[in-house]
Amino acid sequence: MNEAGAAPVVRLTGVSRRFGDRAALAGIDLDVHRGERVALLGSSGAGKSTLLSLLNGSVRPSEGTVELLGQRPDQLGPRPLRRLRARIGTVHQRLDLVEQVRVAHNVNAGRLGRMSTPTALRSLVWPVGMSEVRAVLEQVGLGWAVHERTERLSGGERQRVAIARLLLQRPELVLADEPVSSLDPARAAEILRLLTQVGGATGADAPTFVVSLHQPALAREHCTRAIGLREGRVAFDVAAADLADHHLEDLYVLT
Ligand SMILES: Nc1ncnc2c1ncn2[C@@H]1O[C@H](COP(=O)(O)OP(=O)(O)OP(=O)(O)O)[C@@H](O)[C@H]1O
Repeated sequence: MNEAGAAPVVRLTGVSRRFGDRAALAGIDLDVHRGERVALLGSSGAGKSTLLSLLNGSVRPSEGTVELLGQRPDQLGPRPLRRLRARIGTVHQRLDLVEQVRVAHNVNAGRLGRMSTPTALRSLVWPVGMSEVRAVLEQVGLGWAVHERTERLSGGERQRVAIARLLLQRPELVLADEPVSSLDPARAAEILRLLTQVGGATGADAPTFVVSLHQPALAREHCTRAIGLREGRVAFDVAAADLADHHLEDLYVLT
């Protein structure tokens, strides 16, 4: 039920998430459809990271239901949950790369979730399908780095390795938590351009993309929809092209 025009890729119904006494999110109803590129905006602590964690199944709601790619993560056993999560790709600010191994191994990790256990274990020693690993590294401008040790790369290059890993994973849902907050404007635009290419397809097969950002201009340029979060609630949900100053003023007022 997840072809184009069918079930949404993401459906949150009456979702709240508390940490102790603190409500990180409250009363969230949200559908995201295939091919949408959604920017999440909001000040620090507004709930963006918590929402992204709900969308990759790593955090469960305190109330309400979360459906991802037509399935409810809270109703899945460990193996089906692993299969579901293999269809969702997440880039965190901290990148989650293993620094001491060669770049090829980090990139290859993108598809371990789709492999049988013996193949996955074999490929930890020597990645299978090196031509695909090379191809995605070429795509992010790192064709030369396939055998480099990851720790020798610069911060920007490491970020591209994380994107190459995602390109190999070919997820249906791509989530990125402030992927460009520490980058200069030109590099930020380039990283967002690469991220929106993950999955490579257009039309019915286009991946769905949700990114938290602090730069409205990037949201307008790279996304189709902009959602503002304020104190754990949706403050606005508009077409990215309609994002206006008054939306942002409401979001970033200090309380
Ligand atoms: N694991 C946790 N334990 C306790 N409190 C948490 C946890 N995760 C988030 N929170 C709290 O939930 C609220 C929302 O945090 P969240 O990280 O989702 O915000 P954010 O919009 O991503 O902020 P930032 O832009 O600073 O990353 C904050 O008050 C935060 O302290």
